[in-house]
Amino acid sequence: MHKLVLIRHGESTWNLENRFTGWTDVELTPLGIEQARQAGRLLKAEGYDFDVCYTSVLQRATHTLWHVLDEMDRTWLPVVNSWRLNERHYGALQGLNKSETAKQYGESQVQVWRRSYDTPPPALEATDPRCERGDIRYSKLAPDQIPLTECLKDTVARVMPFWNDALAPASQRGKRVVLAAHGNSIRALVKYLDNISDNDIVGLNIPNGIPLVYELDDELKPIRHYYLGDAEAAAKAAAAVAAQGKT
Ligand SMILES: O=C(O)[C@@H](CO)OP(=O)(O)O
Repeated sequence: MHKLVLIRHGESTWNLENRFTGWTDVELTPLGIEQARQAGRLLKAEGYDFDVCYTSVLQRATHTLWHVLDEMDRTWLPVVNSWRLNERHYGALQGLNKSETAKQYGESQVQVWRRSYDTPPPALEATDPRCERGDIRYSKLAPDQIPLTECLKDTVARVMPFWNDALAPASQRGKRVVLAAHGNSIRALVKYLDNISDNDIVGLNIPNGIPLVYELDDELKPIRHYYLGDAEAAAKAAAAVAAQGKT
């Protein structure tokens, strides 16, 4: 049996301000740091340990991983950063307040932009100062690999090569894997792992900073999954994420 631990980053400054974030590289808040440290304490107390760690190239996820590892006395573990684990790109919505956007366009439109499987938000212009194409961390990518917007289907398409090339082989070799990423890149992985339909994935929300444990069989098929710690608190936190697009 293999165990895979997925952690969405702790609260970010734009989570606190209820802004669409996507590839914008915002920091953790003090609460976000505490959530990450609490996740590390919980993992340690429950006897978890890891061999290899994966995260995105965005600091809210990277710092979450660092705080987790610091609490576990494991800051020396190898860490692989990949843009493929970045948050879903939110296009021209990046930076806008979610509830103001719902007031302007309606809650159902915002729900489509936030959660539909195959309808992306309006795209950024490549000339928009928010566009990440000039960012040095993506300099090895072809311009069209750097999205101007993404629906979850697009995120699945860029996360899956990372599952196939890195995460799955590491797990299969018996490595204990922890991954710190983002609400929608984790939704993409969970959709694949649990074979969730395009319709049902709309209802799945991932809370900040709570370790989500997948137990996998030898073929890496899920046996079961659960949030570590207080299950009711995790469900409440997921419901609060769902409600962020209300007016
Ligand atoms: O803004 C974002 O990038 C994501 C995660 O914070 O938000 P949502 O839950 O609306 O997809």
